Amino acid sequence: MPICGAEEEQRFKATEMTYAPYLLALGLYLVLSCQVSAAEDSLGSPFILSALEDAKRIVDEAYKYSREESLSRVRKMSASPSDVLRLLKQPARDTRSVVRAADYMENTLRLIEERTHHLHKRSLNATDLITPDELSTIARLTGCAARVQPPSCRTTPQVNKRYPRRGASNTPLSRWLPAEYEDGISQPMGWDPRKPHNGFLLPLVREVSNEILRTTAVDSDRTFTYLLTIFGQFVAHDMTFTPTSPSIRSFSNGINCDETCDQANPCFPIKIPNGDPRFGSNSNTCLPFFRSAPACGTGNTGFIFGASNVRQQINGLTSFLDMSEQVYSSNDVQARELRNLTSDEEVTNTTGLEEVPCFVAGDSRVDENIGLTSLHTMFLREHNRLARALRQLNPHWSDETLYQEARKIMGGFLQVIIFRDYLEAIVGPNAFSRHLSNYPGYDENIDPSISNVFSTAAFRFAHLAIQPFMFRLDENYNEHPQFPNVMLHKAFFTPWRLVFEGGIDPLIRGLVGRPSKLNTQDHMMVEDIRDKMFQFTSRLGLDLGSLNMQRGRDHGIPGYNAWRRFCGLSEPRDFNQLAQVLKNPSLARRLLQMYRTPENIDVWLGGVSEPFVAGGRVGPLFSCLITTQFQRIRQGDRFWWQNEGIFTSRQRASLASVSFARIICDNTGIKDVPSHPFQYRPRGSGYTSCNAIPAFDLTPWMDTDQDDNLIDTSRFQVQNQTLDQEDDWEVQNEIPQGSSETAHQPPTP
Ligand code: HEM
Ligand SMILES: [Ca+2]
Repeated sequence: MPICGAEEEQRFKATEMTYAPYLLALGLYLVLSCQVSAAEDSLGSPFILSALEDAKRIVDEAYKYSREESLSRVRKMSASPSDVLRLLKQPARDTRSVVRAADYMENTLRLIEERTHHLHKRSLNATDLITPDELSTIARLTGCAARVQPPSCRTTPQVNKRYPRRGASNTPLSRWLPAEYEDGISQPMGWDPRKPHNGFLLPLVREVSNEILRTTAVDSDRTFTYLLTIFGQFVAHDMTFTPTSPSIRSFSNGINCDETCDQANPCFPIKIPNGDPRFGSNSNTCLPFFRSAPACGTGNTGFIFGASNVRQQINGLTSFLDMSEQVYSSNDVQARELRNLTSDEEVTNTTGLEEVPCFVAGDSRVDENIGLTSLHTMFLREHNRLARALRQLNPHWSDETLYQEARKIMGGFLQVIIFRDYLEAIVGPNAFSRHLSNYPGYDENIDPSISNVFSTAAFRFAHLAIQPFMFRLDENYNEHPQFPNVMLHKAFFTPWRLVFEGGIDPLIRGLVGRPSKLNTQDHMMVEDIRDKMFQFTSRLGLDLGSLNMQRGRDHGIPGYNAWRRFCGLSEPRDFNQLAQVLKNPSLARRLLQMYRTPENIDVWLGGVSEPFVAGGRVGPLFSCLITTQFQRIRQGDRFWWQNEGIFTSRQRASLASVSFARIICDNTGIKDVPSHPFQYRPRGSGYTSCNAIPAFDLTPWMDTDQDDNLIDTSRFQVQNQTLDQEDDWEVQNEIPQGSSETAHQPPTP
């Protein structure tokens, strides 16, 4: 069917289906691969075509090798932490086609360059040697052209005609400041360890992590619950997903990134400093690191597609707050799968061991930790609850209409909760009241796409608010006697804990009944993620702090002071000024011992080192960057819940009073909750009985046929079909609610 390029349109678009259940299934994990569809008719010269063919073969073989290698390790139960990270950052479906097209393009140009260099015995850029026509042939045959040309929007109304792809999935992350690469085009800062920047060498990221982030003690937040942190992760997963290439080995020399300290794209290993507290003096060790995939046609010398061609990274998600990923998926095929999956489609178990398949949602990271999986499950149930309630109100509605209306309400819920309850606690009341409290209306000139610095640095602030446990509580909000708190490193990718250890209720109680970790300058990142991330066996775990900084360098993100300047903040130049900004001379001294100049401080680290703004949970720099991003995704979203013509005024009034507490009550067996679940209060100070929390008022969605009670959703739909043949009430593979707290023996993870 024709899709208007911008997957963003998924939100209210009907899809062609043989049947269209309006309920969602929490389905089973399926591994699919997509083929890039390249037109095979070409006019290009034989030289270029042969480079293209060879590039495709190299890329396809590398993908195949990587896939077989990964699967075999998973089957042998010997997946390493870096295998897990790679799976987490694997592109799927459409995103995979985009990444593959970019890999084809990059390798074709690399081969042309190598081969012409061989002929001419001097260095030439591939793009200087080929004509614009040949370049467009390559772009077309690799599938890259389709990714940069504007989509043809015949079917979907209301598209931003000027910038139809802005905010859509599988488009590049935007830049608020120009990228800074070591070679000006694509090499990360620190690629050449002997090259000075602003007069000084960059420290190893792991060294910085050891010196600044390391802590064994944890301060707890007195004001905010752990929900603030894990809901933040849930929100992040609606906004940004930066894929790596599926290949685990370098295209140019076949080096396997897992097994080497050598640098060759996409391998950019994290070097371990001498005397590392974990690795000792074995300085030949590295933590594997895979560079994020380049966007089509970027990161090559010369000019392609008429623009300067610095390496950019891809956002696989819609930037809008639309629950696109957590519940629905912004991919057409997957959205359909999520609606159709039944327990018949079980994954084949070839290991002979008892297995619990992973849960699948729109976002591939749903299983990353069991607190997050619980939130996914709860919101998915809310969709189903709404769809059922709407059907009671409007028995004549088709499945399609029920699904679309429930989905639209869910998007409204998310937007209201983020702007009413969440953001102020993060950016502080000052920035919030100045920039985020009043809705200024839709503006098609505002670019709503996610910026690289937001995804790579600013919104990773909450990695320092992660507790070393996932809390699990009983009906009285005491530690669960049967299923006690779990160490975080034993709560990664363990969906079986939800199935066999009491369902989601103990975990949701843990989120609303226990505090977040407080990020303080003395106690920054817990060891579960700084040393043991994704560690399942005795193999060494990963370091999320190092990953964040290495990722920033991989993406060419400018340093700390450049961003302070961007935000109109002071730029500390020396020790005294830095000590003043950080309000902490000891931290300033330790930072400068490594970086020598504040200019070079990795922006994620600089940001999380700042003391909080009043009433917030980030410093001034991240308050500015996070505020700016949320402003843009609200103002540049023509489906924003407050925008005219999206909901009726009665519907808007209903949405404005949505209660997070009530969503918990409606979708779990929990009987009493804090009425403001982000605010930490011990239970002794009085939680509210679910009976006392008003239900969400759905009456404005009653289709009375006589007034303008409802917005006509058909104008958001490509086709309005009557698809009521199948009355699919039962949701498959759901975790039973509340009463499911029965013990089973978990399989060995
Ligand atoms: C147990 C909790 C969490 C774990 C284990 C975790 C782990 C990770 C990992 C492994 C990455 C990819 C690192 C890389 O290679 O670049 C990542 C990225 C990220 N994380 Fe977290 N995270 C957690 C919680 C959070 C929270 C609470 C937030 C925000 C409130 C957050 C925001 C982000 C963002 C924005 C990214 C970049 C996503 C992308 O564009 O791909 N994370 N996280
Ligand atoms: Ca989204």
